[in-house]
Amino acid sequence: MPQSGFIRLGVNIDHVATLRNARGGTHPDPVEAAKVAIAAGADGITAHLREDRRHITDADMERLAVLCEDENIPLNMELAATDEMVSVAMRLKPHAACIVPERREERTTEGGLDVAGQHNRLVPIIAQLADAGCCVSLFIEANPHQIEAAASTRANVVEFHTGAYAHALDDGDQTKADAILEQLREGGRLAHAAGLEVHYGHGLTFDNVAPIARINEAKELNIGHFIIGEAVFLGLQPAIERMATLIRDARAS
Ligand SMILES: CC(=O)[C@@H](O)[C@H](O)COP(=O)(O)O
Ligand SMILES: NCC(=O)COP(=O)(O)O
Repeated sequence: MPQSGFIRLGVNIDHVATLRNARGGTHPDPVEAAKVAIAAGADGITAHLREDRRHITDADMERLAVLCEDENIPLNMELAATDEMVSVAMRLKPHAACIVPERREERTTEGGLDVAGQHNRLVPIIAQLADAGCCVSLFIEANPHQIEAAASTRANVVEFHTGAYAHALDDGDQTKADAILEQLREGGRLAHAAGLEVHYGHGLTFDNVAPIARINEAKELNIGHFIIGEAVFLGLQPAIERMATLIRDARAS
């Protein structure tokens, strides 16, 4: 059955900064990439200011905040729940603040935030960001305990980590991918029923995005690494346009 409702594409430009930082200097500039993404029809820009600044820097985040304000497009700032990161978010006041788990030695964001286990620590941070006017999002696994814990905070959104689904498909394990997809669907239903807006992201590609885009409760997908990689072959604007078309077509099918 075709899914009703528009679904937003947030383009994560972190890995433009990874490429820039490989040589130092200013090229390629993630803020220029954000401008191309906006021109290509991105519905939002996502950027993760990591504690180790391995890709996006404080100066990038400041310039992205100015650009998104000028272009009237939502900026989704991903951040660890640390005093330092919260103070950056409080100063820049992005449209959305997405709290993610971070381990310094990890290659990428390997799992969801443990909202249930860190509830007492996270509640005041979420409240602080919400009081500053940010739409607060929690990047979690599609696990009923985590959803219940997220719903008992002032968070507005949960973004479900789709990395395990993407990895299962990469490994050719369709049975495992189907099982994880079902958890992601059930998570969407539970979170929506609990009053949370539902987003998905991590590891999404041209080949694996359609089943996620078809999830009825999905309101936004955040996609970065694959789009930036594919931009090497197609160009950034065509890569974003193709992803947007695949999402729209999946939604309509
Ligand atoms: C939370 C998340 O999934 C994003 O942060 C994204 O993956 C880009 O950042 P990293 O690749 O540094 O994790
Ligand atoms: N929150 C997920 C995100 O912003 C992009 O993740 P990825 O596509 O870079 O894996």
